[in-house]
Amino acid sequence: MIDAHELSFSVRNRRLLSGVTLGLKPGETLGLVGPNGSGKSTLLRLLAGLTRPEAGAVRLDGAPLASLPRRTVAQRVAFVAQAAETAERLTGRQVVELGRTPWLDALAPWSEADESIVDGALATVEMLDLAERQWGTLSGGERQRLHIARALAQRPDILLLDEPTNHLDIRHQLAILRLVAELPVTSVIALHDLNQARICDRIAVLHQGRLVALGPAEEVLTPDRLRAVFGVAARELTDPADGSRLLHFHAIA
Ligand SMILES: Nc1ncnc2c1ncn2[C@@H]1O[C@H](COP(=O)(O)OP(=O)(O)OP(=O)(O)O)[C@@H](O)[C@H]1O
Repeated sequence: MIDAHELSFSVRNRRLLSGVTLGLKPGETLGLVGPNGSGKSTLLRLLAGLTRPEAGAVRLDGAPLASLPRRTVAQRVAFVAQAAETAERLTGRQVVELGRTPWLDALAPWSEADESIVDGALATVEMLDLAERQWGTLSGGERQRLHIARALAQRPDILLLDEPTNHLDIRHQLAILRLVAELPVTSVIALHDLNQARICDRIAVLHQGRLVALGPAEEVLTPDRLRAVFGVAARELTDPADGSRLLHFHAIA
């Protein structure tokens, strides 16, 4: 399993993350929340092995990520970036096929099994019908769903998603969150919608580059903490239809 041990990271003498220690539980969905600039993307990029920590380590089953072959990491960890760029000349399906790259080599060329994994990933995000379209002709939400399909096609056991509901209409937002929560993989998902984050098994709160809370939503997303971290007043309401809790926010005057 993946864990962060005392991670710190700076850019040009500016500390973006300080001493973050975070262990993931197999199969859990961890929601990563925090104000703009609190370090969510920075932490996800470190967990994905795309940047190296200045101090501390990300470990996969106890081995520092930096000590593992890139291909091994790519077979286990998939990352859906916030504003991922993709070559314009590809079709939607070709973008998803890229997810199979870590599994292919001269001894294991493209096969029907890869084809059916790609079909399955496209079906999961409801993009089979648009799969042959050129990337440049697809909407922001359609591209986002294809990026998620590419990560699924990678068949990782750890899935890292940076605001994956960006660009999605409300139905697809709920569908993607439900999908991630139900996938039999360990996921870390950066989210801005704190009510949507309640679907996660645990919530990690980042504030000014530090991990300030970690636990179930009802313990972590309290009005006092939301005031301290986000600078807003929050009230908890109960949906009379099903008794579920939700947060209602107000600006602090
Ligand atoms: N290469 C860089 N050079 C300088 N500052 C950077 C660099 N990368 C990130 N930062 C800064 O680090 C801080 C943390 O950025 P990060 O993207 O991790 O935050 P975030 O929590 O994901 O924010 P958001 O919610 O806005 O997406 C921000 O203040 C950002 O401006």
